[in-house]
Amino acid sequence: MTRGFEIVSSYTDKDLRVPYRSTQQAAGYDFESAVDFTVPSIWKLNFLKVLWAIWHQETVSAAETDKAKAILKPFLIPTGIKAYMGADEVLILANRSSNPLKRGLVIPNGIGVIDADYYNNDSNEGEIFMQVLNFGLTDVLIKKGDRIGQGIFLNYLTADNEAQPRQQRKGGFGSSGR
Ligand SMILES: O=c1ccn([C@H]2C[C@H](O)[C@@H](COP(=O)(O)OP(=O)(O)OP(=O)(O)O)O2)c(=O)[nH]1
Ligand SMILES: [Mg+2]
Repeated sequence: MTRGFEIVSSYTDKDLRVPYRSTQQAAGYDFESAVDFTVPSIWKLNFLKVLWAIWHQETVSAAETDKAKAILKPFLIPTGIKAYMGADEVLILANRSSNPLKRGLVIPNGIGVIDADYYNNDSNEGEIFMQVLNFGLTDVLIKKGDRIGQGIFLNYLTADNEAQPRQQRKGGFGSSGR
């Protein structure tokens, strides 16, 4: 067992495809969405109203601001996939270059870093999610099975005399603290 992908247990009967390379020299393993998913466009009326108010230095209600913030928040597309790899390896989750062009979808964190110790963690079994924001004018419907991103396995290096990491990974998305 060197490195590879597995289906997260809650998805075993969902007929998912494990990530695959589409051409002979493709570096990235294409990830599919595990579910039908709508990524709302950020250009919603309440978001625009808040922008307008900020621009005109008008006061905005906290409720209105919260609604706008919810739309600007990245969305997590479930993949139903976990990845195992060597202790000195990492899986980089990158966008497909066609996503911004065709769907207005960007990965706000630039790339996703999937750590080797994320695999089988206690909180979500290591399920990989793709973080997206939709800058397009209209909502984007992702269908189960649509290719949404690509994962690239790499080796990483460590620094001399580093302090030994003390924490065990318990989850993702901020689980290690601030
Ligand atoms: O696009 C992503 C990015 C990360 N992760 C998962 C795998 C990764 O191992 C974990 C933590 O990611 P990262 O270290 O980049 O985020 P953090 O904000 O530092 O969270 P943590 O405190 O859990 O390390 O979240 C994903 O599923 N998709
Ligand atoms: Mg981290």
